[in-house]
Formats: sequence, structure tokens, C-alpha cells
Amino acid sequence: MTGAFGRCKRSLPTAAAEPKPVEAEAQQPESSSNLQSFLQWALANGVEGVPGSDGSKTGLYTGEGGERGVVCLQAISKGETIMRLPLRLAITDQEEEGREEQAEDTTGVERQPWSVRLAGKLLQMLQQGDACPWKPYLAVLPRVVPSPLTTYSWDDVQAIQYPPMRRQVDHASWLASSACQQGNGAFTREQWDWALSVVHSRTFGAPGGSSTGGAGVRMLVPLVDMLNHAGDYITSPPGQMPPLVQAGDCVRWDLKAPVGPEGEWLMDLSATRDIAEGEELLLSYGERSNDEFHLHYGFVPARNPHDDITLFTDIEGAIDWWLSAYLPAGALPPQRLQLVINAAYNSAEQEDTSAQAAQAVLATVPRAEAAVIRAELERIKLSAGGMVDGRLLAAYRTLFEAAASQQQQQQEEPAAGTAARLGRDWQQHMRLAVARRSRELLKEMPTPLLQDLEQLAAEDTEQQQAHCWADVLKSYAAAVAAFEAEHGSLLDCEENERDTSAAAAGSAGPDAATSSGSTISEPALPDAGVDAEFARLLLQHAASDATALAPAAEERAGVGSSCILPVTYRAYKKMILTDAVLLCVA
Ligand SMILES: C[S@@+](CC[C@H](N)C(=O)[O-])C[C@H]1O[C@@H](n2cnc3c(N)ncnc32)[C@H](O)[C@@H]1O
Repeated sequence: MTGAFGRCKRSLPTAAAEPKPVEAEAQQPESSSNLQSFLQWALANGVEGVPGSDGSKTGLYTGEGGERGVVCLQAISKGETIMRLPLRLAITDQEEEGREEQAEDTTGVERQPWSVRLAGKLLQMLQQGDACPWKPYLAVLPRVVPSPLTTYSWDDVQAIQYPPMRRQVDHASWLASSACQQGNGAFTREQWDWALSVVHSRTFGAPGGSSTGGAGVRMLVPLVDMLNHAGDYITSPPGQMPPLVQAGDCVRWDLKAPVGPEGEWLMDLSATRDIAEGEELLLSYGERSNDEFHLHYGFVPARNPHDDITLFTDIEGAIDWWLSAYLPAGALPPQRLQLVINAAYNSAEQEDTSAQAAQAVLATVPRAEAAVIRAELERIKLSAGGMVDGRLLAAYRTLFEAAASQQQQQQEEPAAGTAARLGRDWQQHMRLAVARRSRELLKEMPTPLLQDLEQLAAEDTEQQQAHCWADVLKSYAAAVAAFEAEHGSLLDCEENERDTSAAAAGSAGPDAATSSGSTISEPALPDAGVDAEFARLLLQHAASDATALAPAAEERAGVGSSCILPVTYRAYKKMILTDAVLLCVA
């Protein structure tokens, strides 16, 4: 959850200062008693504005499925502080004070990705039982996080259909199994799955200070992590470019540096607009693609403008694809061809505005984590808002101009069947190329969009209502029918594009905008080898009641049998691709 935050001038506190315990009720087994004990613990430890406490305008609710959230009980004005929490209550991925001073990391923990470090810490704290000062918080963590790692069956993973996400799910599973192995059995695989899914779905990211080498601090923040997400959402009809976007959140969090000698780091929650009684207090977890929501949070937000699709794994793949699609064999002499390819790489590189900032981050994270971040940065994406990666635009423009000038010199069009139509100008070419690639990706997914939408529209759960599937189905069914009446099959309309090229060339389609920003918070790879020192650390804390931490098998199986989440996820991917095809000849 990387929302808006204040810049930290000093390093964030570690978990060294321990919270105070609360009295006897904390031991009650029922979850409502656990919640009460947790709220009392928060009050006892200096949290201001604890839901349900004197002077607070908010309350904690528990839904039918056990999910919690915070609701407004009395009108709150824009800018008003809702809650204030001392950050000593946060559980961070940083080591205890003093450890960072060591010249060399001898434990190996530092070489683990942040999620493994934090998940390991959580499991160790649970092992401490009554001795752990965070026990009331640990007792209210969800027993099951409905993420693919903990709840998907093999069939559910196959139902994702979209290869990049299938690979990410495999990777998350490998990460958990690797952490388990490196811990030499100190905790079970189920416990690691649970702990990793908890940290991935509840962690706040803060910018790092000098003590962390600039790397961000990840924190589990009790109570604030009870707030649910509502980010930006598209309000315009499907396919409209650019889409109209509205913010759904009403609360923000900020870090406040200590004031005065007795001061301490605080996390403040405040209202970003007036909030009426009865409204849920909602944070934005950040401008993330559906990939992260699906993989780490176990839900897919409705109509997320920050969703995207990976068109190519990297720019090399994008250039290779272009050459095979648009350049007939032997069209350019080999030397000239090499020069053109080099020029395309160079222009893409010049567009890579995030490269320098990325290098700084990559230098501070564990090696294997850096590999995942690098792979993410290399992906060439198309966003739900119709934005194409700037590197692709630059490379394809260079390639288009070279091919067009060659054609002019030869005064001939490439023969049909040897290469796709280039287009009249580079902007039209870009639309055609993106549409062509989108059709390819759509064809690789086993079910058509309209079939998925029909399945989703038939779902009548509360969670699905926000997506308005019936309206989305109607809208896409009409748009696809109109398209196919004019151009033939949506997935096989290449030849029709040739026929309609004159009309399309003159149309003022959406100008492809550049976007080189990418999220970098993928799950991270631990080092491949077994880390004996990390294993030793975990073993030290392993206790006999470890299995109590993991959800019961039947609980996991129950959640795993629902398979609407992968269908929801893949439908949004297909909507981005379908929009690209529809727009290309609009
Ligand atoms: C930080 S926690 C929020 C509190 C959580 N509801 C609880 O009961 O502890 C994040 C989790 O809440 C749920 N969640 C948050 N926002 C949601 C949303 N807009 N739709 C569905 N589930 C959501 C997801 O299960 C997610 O993994």
C-alpha cells in the first residue's frame, strides 16, 4: 500500500520499542473478543482515534465473510485527522537497531527479499506466544488471505489464461517453497504461504533513509491495515479513450517525523474529502495494475484505469516481432537491416526515463529481488487507459520510418502475405501494430471475452456488483457486433484492415501517449541456494505449536473452490486488448 506519504528526513524506527501488554481480556478465544482486546491494546499504546473509542468518529465492522473494515459513524470533514498511530507499533522488515551498523551481514537475512524477511519475522513473533508484545495484533490477522498462493487450485491457476500472471503465481509459489526450504522446516509450507500472503496484502511502504541505503521500509501497521481499498476507477463507457477517471478513496495516510525531544514517528490518517455517516473509510493502496491486486490482495478492483497488459517481455522481443510482421524477408540488405535495428534500440533507450532511478533502487535490494524488478521494468505494456510504453513508440517509429523509406525507394508496396500493412503514417502504424499484437494475445487465451463476460454477468454476488458486468457485456457485445459487421471477425480482420486503411488513416484515433513508469513491487526472488544462517535463525524460534498458525486445510479448500476471481482478472485483460483492436479501425 504505497499511498501518499511525507518524505522521511530521518530513518524510521525499528520494532525495538515494544508495545505494552493489556490485561486479562486479551486471552479470550472468540474473534470478537480478540478484536476488542486488539482495540484496547491500540488504546493502551497511544493510538488516537481508535474506532469505537471515546471521541472517535469511526467504528470497526465485520462482514458476513469475516472481512473487516472501518466505517464512519459521525460526519468527518475534509482534512480532519481520523487516527494517529505511533510507528513503534509497526512491524518492519528492518533489523533491530544497531544491526544496520554492522559492517557485514553475517546472518544472511539481509539477502532475503523483504517479503520473506517480514514473513519470517511474523512467524517468529507468533512462536513467542504470550511473550510477544504484538500478540493482540497477531490474533486478529486473517486466518486466510484469499490470494492465489493460499487458495487457488490447479484449475484456478489454469483459468487465469494470461501467461504473465500464471508465471507470477508460479513464482509466488516458488518463493514460499524456497523460504520454507531455507528455513530448514522451522515452519511449514502452509505457514509460509499464510505469512507471505499476510505481508503482501497488508504492508505499507515508506521511503528509506540513509540507514537503509535509500531502500524503502516495509511495515505492517496495526489498525491502519484494517482499511479497505478504493482507488481510481473508470466512469466512462467501456472502450472510450481517454477514459474518464474518478478517485474512490476518501482517506490518506502520512508519516510525521518526531517533534521535540520526546517526539516519535507517527502515522496519520486524514480525510481527503468530507465523509458522511455510514460511509466506509477507504484508502487507495496505490496506482497498481490488477496483477498486484489479484496476486497479493486476492481481489480485482472494478474498472481500474491502472491495469495493463504485457505486450512484450522486453524491447528485444518487441523489435523481433515487428521485423517478422512488417519486414518481408530480404527487404533490406543485411548491413542496412542491422543499422535500422540498432537505431530502433537506441531510440527506445532514450525513452527509458526511469532507468536511472531504477538503477539506484536496484543497487540497494537483494540480488535476486533486483532480478525480478529488472524483469518487470523491461516489460512493454499497454494500459487500460490506452497508454503505450514510450520505448515501443520510439522503436516502432524508427522501424516504420526505415521501412517506409525503403518502400518509397522501391516504389512498391510489399506483396500481400509477406508482411502486414505498414499504415499511412507512424501513428496509424502504431495503432495497427498494437492491434495486431493484441489480436495475437487474445487468440492465445482459450475463451473469448464475451463468453467470460456472460459468465461474470450471471454471478450475483455483492463483490461482483461493482463491476456492472451486465452493462459491460451489453456494451462489448454491441461494439464487437458493429465491428464484425463492418470488418469481419475481430480476431482475424487483418485483411479487412487493408481494405479500410484509407478511412482509418484519416481518422483521429487516440494519440498514443508515452508512459515509461512501471511498478516495482513484484514478489522478490530469494537467493537460489539454501541459506544456512537464515535457517538457523528461524529454527531458533521454532516451537511445537507452529501448526496453529496455518489455516486449517478445510478452510483453505473452501476458499479455493471459488473460481470467479481468475475469470474476473482475465476478463479485464481481454477488455484492454479488445479496446486496442476496436480502436485501431475506429
Ligand atoms: C489491508 S487488508 C484490509 C482489511 C481486511 N478487510 C481485513 O479484514 O483485515 C487488505 C485485504 O482486504 C480485502 N480488501 C481490501 N479492499 C478490498 C476491496 N476493494 N474489495 C475486496 N476486498 C478488499 C482483501 O482481502 C485484501 O487482501
